[in-house]
Amino acid sequence: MGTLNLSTSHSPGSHTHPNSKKKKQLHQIKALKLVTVMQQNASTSTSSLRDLGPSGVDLSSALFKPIRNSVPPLASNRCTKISVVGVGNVGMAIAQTILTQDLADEIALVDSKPDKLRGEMLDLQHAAAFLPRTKITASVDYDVTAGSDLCIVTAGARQNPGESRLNLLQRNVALFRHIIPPLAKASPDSILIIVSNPVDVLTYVAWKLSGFPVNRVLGSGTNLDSSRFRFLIADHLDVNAQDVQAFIVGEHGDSSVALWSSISVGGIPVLSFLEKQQIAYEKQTLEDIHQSVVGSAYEVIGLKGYTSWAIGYSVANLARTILRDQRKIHPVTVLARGFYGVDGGDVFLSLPALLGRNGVVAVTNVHMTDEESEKLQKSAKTILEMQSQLEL
Ligand SMILES: NC(=O)C1=CN([C@@H]2O[C@H](COP(=O)(O)OP(=O)(O)OC[C@H]3O[C@@H](n4cnc5c(N)ncnc54)[C@H](O)[C@@H]3O)[C@@H](O)[C@H]2O)C=CC1
Ligand SMILES: CC(=O)C(=O)O
Repeated sequence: MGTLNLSTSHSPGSHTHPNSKKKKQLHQIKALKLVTVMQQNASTSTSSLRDLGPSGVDLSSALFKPIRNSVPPLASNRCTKISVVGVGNVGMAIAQTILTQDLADEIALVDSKPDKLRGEMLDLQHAAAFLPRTKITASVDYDVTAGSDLCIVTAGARQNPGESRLNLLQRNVALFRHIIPPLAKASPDSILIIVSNPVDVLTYVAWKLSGFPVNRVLGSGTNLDSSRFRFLIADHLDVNAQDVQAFIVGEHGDSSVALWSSISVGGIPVLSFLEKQQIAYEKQTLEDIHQSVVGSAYEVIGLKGYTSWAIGYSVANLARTILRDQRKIHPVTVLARGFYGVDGGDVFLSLPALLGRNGVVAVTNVHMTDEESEKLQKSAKTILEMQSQLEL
């Protein structure tokens, strides 16, 4: 087997005959080709100097001299690892946002399509010179995800233009039976974030299939819808969306509920302020804004075929809150039974939840009008009906 030894071929002061130099170059090219083939065959790989010396020379030890008496890192200095299952539009938008925001030391990618998977891994690795150092691995085998702090599941069918998220249920439940058990086995202490649709029912499915405690299984839920809501209100008022506090709760989908009674802009509780000041507002305008939120995904899917960037930022934002123990409040899919009058079964839907390093810490006791809580209970019923079709 050929050995690539750059240090010998470029050693200063070595006088070699032009023919033997040529032979050496040919030898190097052969070795390089061999390395490329080896890398292509490997199911998991990251490129490193060590890989360039397949049968002998460790180039790292030729380039660097270890310091004396060093001790291995403490167990508490371990790296942060995030796994992303599904490297389609959504998985890759999430992975690349996590990468650019420096949220992990290692990102492991899993998909059922090996070529697509390796292509995506290499494409991200090739940006190494412009990004914080992050190890990127990929495999069709869940062993690559072992020891993850956070596992994000985006694998599965997506909506065709005009199709409801709920239509995807049976197809994606079948996939989850193959995805969740090995994922949970490889990282038994991790937190699971479900993104695949219909996200609320699939979060329930993931909870059942993983056997994880309920605080460690959540869905991206209406974190995205609430961002769309905040964007539309901010656009209406010509202010920064980050100054708008507003929640969409319930199903991530058609039966979602806009909590108008609790929105505030720059600390001003908007509706009660208008009422106190006797300033009239059109209820229809509020309804239209909510309908725009509900229609957002349909519109984007109709235009570009899928949604990706906003969900990428939404999930990276959740990853930051959890892994950095930010204890921020996000509207995400959680077990809602017993909150706000939701009953009838173990239904998962979005409520404003306090998130930290242990996952879901608590559900926020936000004010809701009777009308809002009735709509929330109706949304819960829609999801429970879907759940009742499943045998888990
Ligand atoms: N919760 C949310 O807010 C959002 C959810 N979504 C959902 O995310 C999901 C993914 O959407 P896209 O990335 O656009 O779809 P996509 O078709 O681009 O990617 C799906 C990926 O899943 C992979 N996959 C399929 N079966 C698999 C298996 N058994 N194991 C591992 N990987 C498997 C496919 O090979 C593909 O790479 C859909 O269900 C979509 O509805 C999309 C946007 C927002
Ligand atoms: C596809 C989807 O669920 C969304 O963009 O909201």
